[in-house]
Amino acid sequence: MTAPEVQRVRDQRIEKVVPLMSPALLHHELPLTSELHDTVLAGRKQVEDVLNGRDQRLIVVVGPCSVHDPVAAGEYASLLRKEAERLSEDLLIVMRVYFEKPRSTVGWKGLIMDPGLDGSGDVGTGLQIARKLLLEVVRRGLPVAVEFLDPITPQYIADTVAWGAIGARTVESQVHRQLSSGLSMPIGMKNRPDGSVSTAVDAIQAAEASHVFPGIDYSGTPAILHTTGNPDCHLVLRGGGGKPNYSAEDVESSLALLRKAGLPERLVIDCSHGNSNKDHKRQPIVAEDIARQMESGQRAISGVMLESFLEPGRQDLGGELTYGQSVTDACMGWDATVAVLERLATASAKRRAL
Ligand SMILES: O=C[C@H](O)[C@H](O)COP(=O)(O)O
Ligand SMILES: C=C(OP(=O)(O)O)C(=O)O
Repeated sequence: MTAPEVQRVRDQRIEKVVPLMSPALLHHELPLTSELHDTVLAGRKQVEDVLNGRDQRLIVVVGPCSVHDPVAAGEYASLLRKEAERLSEDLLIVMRVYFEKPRSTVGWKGLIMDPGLDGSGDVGTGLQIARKLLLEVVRRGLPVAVEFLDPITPQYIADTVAWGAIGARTVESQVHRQLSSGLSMPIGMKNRPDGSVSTAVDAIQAAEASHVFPGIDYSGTPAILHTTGNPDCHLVLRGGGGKPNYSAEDVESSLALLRKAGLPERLVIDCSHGNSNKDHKRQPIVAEDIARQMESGQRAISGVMLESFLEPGRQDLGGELTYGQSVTDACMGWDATVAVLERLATASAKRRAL
């Protein structure tokens, strides 16, 4: 094809192409030192041990719906670190450090995609800020949780992560199931936004298998990735279709689906999203129900997810921002979070003693 012809067929809706550093270069700038490497591995091992019943504690994935201000997220991490230590006999606390937001239609897509919070989309800077904060959280000794949304970004940050999620909006996607089959940490598969749990069970089965698919390698070069399959994927109940799904009956029916599929009977329950109708004040009510199920001997509940930040509620981007308050879904404030963590720790201790 001649140059003018190419110009008429190729990239007709690409406005601008901006080079992006390779994962290797970002890792060179912001390395995971051997000490941090050991912390990540220890975190992953503890999560795996809880999921596989070798550790009787409860995993609690807790933190902001999204990170938009690394300073506030760092302050949150230092408070959470103290709680993680204080409650470590009963809870394995993992911090939500979520940089990628899946949107129902449009909206801010998280700090990696848009660190300027203004649609300017400086992904390179977003990845730098994200990796720096992830290393800081690991340095504090907290295992890190993220949602994996974009199939390219894991090469830049996944080495810091102890627990990953595939969200409700992407759990049916083959791309995300393949990605999960090659990720190095346990992955929680959320039920679909319409409430379908069987889709997440299918995702667990798909990610358990090995796959071959195109991606990028550590150097940023396009590559064919051959995965081994991920044996540590599990279900996350987040409610949906206008209904919660955290009750004892919902847990039993979800476990029946896992049993039917020949999968381990274990799950995590998200107190937020469809389970709270996105009302942060409802998260403690959901957590209380889960605590009671645990105290009645329900051992299949391996973990709980909470959306929490320094300040309660949420705010819209655009104006003057309140420090420490979510710009995506409403979060519990810090005091309410501590009360819920204490309640879950009591339930975990009681369940262990049964
Ligand atoms: O967790 C955050 C939100 O629930 C998710 O990103 C979807 O948000 P939206 O429905 O407001 O787009
Ligand atoms: C987007 C999230 O959840 P879900 O996929 O359940 O909506 C989240 O946990 O941030």
